[in-house]
Amino acid sequence: MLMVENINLYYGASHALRGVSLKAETGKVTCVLGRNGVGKTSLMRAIMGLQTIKNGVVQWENKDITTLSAYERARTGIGFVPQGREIFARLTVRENLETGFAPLKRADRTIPAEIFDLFPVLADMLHRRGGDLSGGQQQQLAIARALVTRPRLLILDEPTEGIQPSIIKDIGRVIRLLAENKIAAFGQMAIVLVEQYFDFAKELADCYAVMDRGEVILAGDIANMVETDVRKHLTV
Ligand SMILES: Nc1ncnc2c1ncn2[C@@H]1O[C@H](COP(=O)(O)OP(=O)(O)OP(=O)(O)O)[C@@H](O)[C@H]1O
Repeated sequence: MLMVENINLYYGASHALRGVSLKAETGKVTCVLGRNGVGKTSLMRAIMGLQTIKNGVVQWENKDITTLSAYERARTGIGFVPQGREIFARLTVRENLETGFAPLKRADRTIPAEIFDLFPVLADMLHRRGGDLSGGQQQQLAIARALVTRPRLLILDEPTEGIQPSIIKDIGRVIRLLAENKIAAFGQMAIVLVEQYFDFAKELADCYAVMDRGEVILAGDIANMVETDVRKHLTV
């Protein structure tokens, strides 16, 4: 279980996260919703250790990881799919996947074959450069690269942004398969998914948290969610 407790984050004088708490359980998809600029990416980067927080606690599998570097957090089993994908344009698809080896022990440095079952297009394009892939293919590569690290917590920051509907569907299917522990190469995972699109989130998520102006203002199980309340905080 991931437990974020009472995080505050500043960019200079700007208070971007205001006492934010979030829980994400193993075997479940927890969706973080909210408009542009409310702090979703800041929260994900704070969880991953890519952004310094002023105070608060990040706890993962009952350990306080607040002071660990991003690299050390990756070694505790946290995989990150950043907003904008951050694919290395000049490296091949295989080389991009191999960048996921960094936090692994030498013996574990293999690309699980199941990755190509989940994303067959990556097998076809293994020797092509990352920069030659379409946006949707790059997104699949970014997810695959995070999976190479065999995460037990997978954080995805807006994986559907700017992607065509057929690939959005594929990505949704993969997220569900991972959450339900249906892929042999990977164990049970907790998944945190940042989304702006309510319908995609609703279909996939078990739990949700809605952010507005640096705060989590609604959270709970999807089953008990009041859709109109949530939508109020998403429409511009
Ligand atoms: N590096 C930074 N320096 C200064 N301000 C920043 C920085 N990164 C983000 N911000 C500001 O912090 C606030 C939260 O941004 P953040 O990117 O976390 O929001 P978001 O909900 O992820 O938005 P989006 O959906 O556009 O990614 C915004 O007002 C943004 O302008």
